[in-house]
Amino acid sequence: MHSKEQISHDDYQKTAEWLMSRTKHRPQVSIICGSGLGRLADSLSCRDQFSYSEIPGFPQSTVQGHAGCLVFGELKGRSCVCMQGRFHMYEGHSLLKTTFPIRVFKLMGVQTLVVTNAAGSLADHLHPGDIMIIKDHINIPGLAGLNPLHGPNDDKFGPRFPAMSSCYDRGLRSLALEVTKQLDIAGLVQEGVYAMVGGPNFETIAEARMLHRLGVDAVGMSTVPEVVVATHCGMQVFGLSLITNKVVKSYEDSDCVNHDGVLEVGRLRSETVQQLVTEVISRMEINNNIDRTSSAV
Ligand SMILES: O=P(O)(O)O[C@H]1O[C@H](CO)[C@@H](O)[C@H]1O
Ligand SMILES: Nc1nc2[nH]cnc2c(=O)[nH]1
Repeated sequence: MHSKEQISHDDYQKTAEWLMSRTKHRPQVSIICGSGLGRLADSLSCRDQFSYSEIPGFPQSTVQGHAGCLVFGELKGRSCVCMQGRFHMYEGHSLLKTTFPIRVFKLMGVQTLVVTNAAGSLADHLHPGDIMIIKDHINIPGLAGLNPLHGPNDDKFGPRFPAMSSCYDRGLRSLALEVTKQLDIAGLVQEGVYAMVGGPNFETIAEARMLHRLGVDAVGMSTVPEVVVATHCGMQVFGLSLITNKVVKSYEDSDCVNHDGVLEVGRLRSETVQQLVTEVISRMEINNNIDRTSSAV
C-alpha cells in the first residue's frame, strides 16, 4: 500500500525545462479536463501541443475520453496549459505519478489549477447536466492511507503537514457564482462536496447511501490527489464537477451508470463548462512577477 516510489526534484525540473524549451508559452493557469471535457482545450489560441508519450516522465492516459495531450495556449489573453486527459489511480499509476504534472506546472510558474471532472450525483438537487462548484472534498483513499504526499516530504514544494481546510479558493468560487449569473446559467450551478473513491467500479447502493449520509454531493474517481498536491505547493485551486448521472441509491431503481453515458453528458455540456471556465480564468487576478523553474518553489 505504501509505495516506495520516489520522484526527485530534478525529475520534475527536467520535464519543466523540456517543455519550456519547446514552447514560448509561460502558463499562469493549468486546466485539467475531466472525462468527456477534453474540448475545453479547443478554446485556446496560438496552441503548442505535445502528446504525453513524448514528454519525459509523463505517464500515459489509458481511459477512453482522455486524449493524452498537453496543450499550451492563450485563453482571452491568459497563458494556460491544458491537460486533455488526466491520470487515475485505478489505471495502475501510483498517486505520485497521477500528480506528476502538477509539480511540473508549479516549476513552470503556474499559480492556479482549474480541475474539472465528471461525477455522479448523490444530492437530490443535483441532476445530470448540472455543474457543481467544488467547495470541499472527502479524500476516501487518503483517509485509508493512500495519499500522494506519503513518503519523504520535499520541503522545496511545501510543508510536511499542509492544511486542507481552504483548498478550494473562496474568491474564485464567488467569482464563478457571479459569472454564472452573467452567463445566465445560475440555475444549473450549485456549490457542493466532492468525494473521491478509488474506482474503477461504480458504487454499490450501500456505498452510495453511506456517501450520501456522509454529506457527499458528488462522487468520482479523480481530482482529489491533484488538489492535494497543488495545495501543498501553494497553488490556488478552482474545481468543477459536471454531473453526468445520478448515483443509484435505491434497490427499486433499475438505472445503471456506464462510462459511455458519462462521456455523452460531457460532450453535451462541454460548451457550457468551457464558457464558465474561460470567464473565470479571464477575470481572476494573476501575479505576473513569477520566477520559473529553478526558483519557482
Ligand atoms: O474524474 P474524471 O476523470 O472526469 O472521470 C470520471 O468518469 C470516469 C467514470 O465514467 C472516472 O474516471 C471518473 O473519475
Ligand atoms: N465513482 C463514480 N465516478 C463517476 N464518474 C462519473 N459518474 C460517476 C459515478 O457515478 N461514480
